[in-house]
Amino acid sequence: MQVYKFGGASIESPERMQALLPIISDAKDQLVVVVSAMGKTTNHLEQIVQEACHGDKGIARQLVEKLEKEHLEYAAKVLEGKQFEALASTLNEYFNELQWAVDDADALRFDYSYDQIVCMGEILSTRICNAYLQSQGLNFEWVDARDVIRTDDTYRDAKVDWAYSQHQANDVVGSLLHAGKNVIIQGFIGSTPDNASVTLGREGSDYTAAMMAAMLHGASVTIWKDVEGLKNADPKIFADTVKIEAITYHEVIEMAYYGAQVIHPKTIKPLQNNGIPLYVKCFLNKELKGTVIQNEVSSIFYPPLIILKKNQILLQVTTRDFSFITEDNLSNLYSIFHDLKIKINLIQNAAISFVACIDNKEEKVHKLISLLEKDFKVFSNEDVSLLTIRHYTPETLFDLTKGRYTLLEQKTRETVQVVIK
Ligand SMILES: Nc1ncnc2c1ncn2[C@@H]1O[C@H](COP(=O)(O)OP(=O)(O)O)[C@@H](O)[C@H]1O
Ligand SMILES: N[C@@H](CC(=O)OP(=O)(O)O)C(=O)O
Repeated sequence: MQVYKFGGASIESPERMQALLPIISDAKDQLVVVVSAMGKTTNHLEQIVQEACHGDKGIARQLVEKLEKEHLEYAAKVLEGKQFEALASTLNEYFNELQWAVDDADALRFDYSYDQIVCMGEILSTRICNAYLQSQGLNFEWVDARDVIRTDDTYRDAKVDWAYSQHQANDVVGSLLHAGKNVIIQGFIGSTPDNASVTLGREGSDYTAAMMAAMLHGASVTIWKDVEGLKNADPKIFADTVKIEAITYHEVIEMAYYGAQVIHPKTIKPLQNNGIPLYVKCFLNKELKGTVIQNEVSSIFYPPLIILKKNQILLQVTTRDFSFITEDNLSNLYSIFHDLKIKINLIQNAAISFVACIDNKEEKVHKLISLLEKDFKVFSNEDVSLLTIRHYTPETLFDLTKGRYTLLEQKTRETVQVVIK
């Protein structure tokens, strides 16, 4: 069995979904196909959550109607007649559920409400994709990921109960594979022991693909993208990027952790732990060779790998009483970040101050600063970016920071990180 993962871009239009047919039908093995929401649907659902919780429920309901119209128009382009009618009636039930989730949404339990609404993007896209593949004579069965991926109730960033999910994967998906079927399942979503829907964190469908392969002993995972493979930098931001033929899990987990928005950071561990290769290939031209990510690669010469993480904030935290930033203060500081679930992207400490670069998520940063200010003086620098270069050369560092103001720089033998404005 192989796992194929199709992201939002690969199904953003009916034409794109239809163009996946040869990719899927030419697969050599049985498939578990993991699919994300269509195009920018997740962002649209996020707007609905905002309106439902903090704005106007009437507007939220209108946005749901707009989304329903768009999904039905999409479905009408890939299916016709009775097949379309059957699908339209299934979609209609989900849109009713979505309207109930909007009615039920509440600012006091925002994260819970978010997940009940946002999970629908993947349910809808997989229903359409499954109906389309079946209409083309492919032997596919639709599975609800909420019957497979069991998590805790950390809404919007749910932690997977691996043992339970493994059991469910074998029971639900494994038995279908055993019966000779291919399976289509949603990325990014799961459910709690109380059967509430959860999401695994934005862009989490790659992680679902890795889990499916690990739990079902897949031979490989292929993530189909709009790029020819993994490149040394985001081609949408940097000119003259180069494609990488083969790269280790270690390099990619570092790239993803530093913020490369091409593979979700949680994807690598289940694959590395089970020795499952990850391919990044182009859905626009399946003949292109793409990139393989695995334990070892024959040529270990990498170009500089460049990752630019925008919308960062640099916080300088200083003790009020001139006490050193040693064990007690560090432990206090780390526990504040831990309690708010804030990941620090870069850290540096001096005698009486501690500097941290974090994602500038307004609500969390606000809470963080007010907690820190109880014991420390806090100075912040907004609108900064974190540039990471692995396998850097002095020339690349110079070129990429030319004309920018550097607020902080850290170097190891392999990696340089700079906070720039
Ligand atoms: N190092 C990189 N190599 C290739 N693509 C990258 C890299 N970093 C960022 N990207 C971006 O990732 C995009 C594809 O990912 P994404 O849009 O998230 O796809 P999907 O949502 O369909 O999975 C590319 O168009 C490219 O701009
Ligand atoms: N639809 C979700 C999950 C996901 O992984 O999407 P994509 O594969 O399009 O990045 C999101 O946009 O966050």
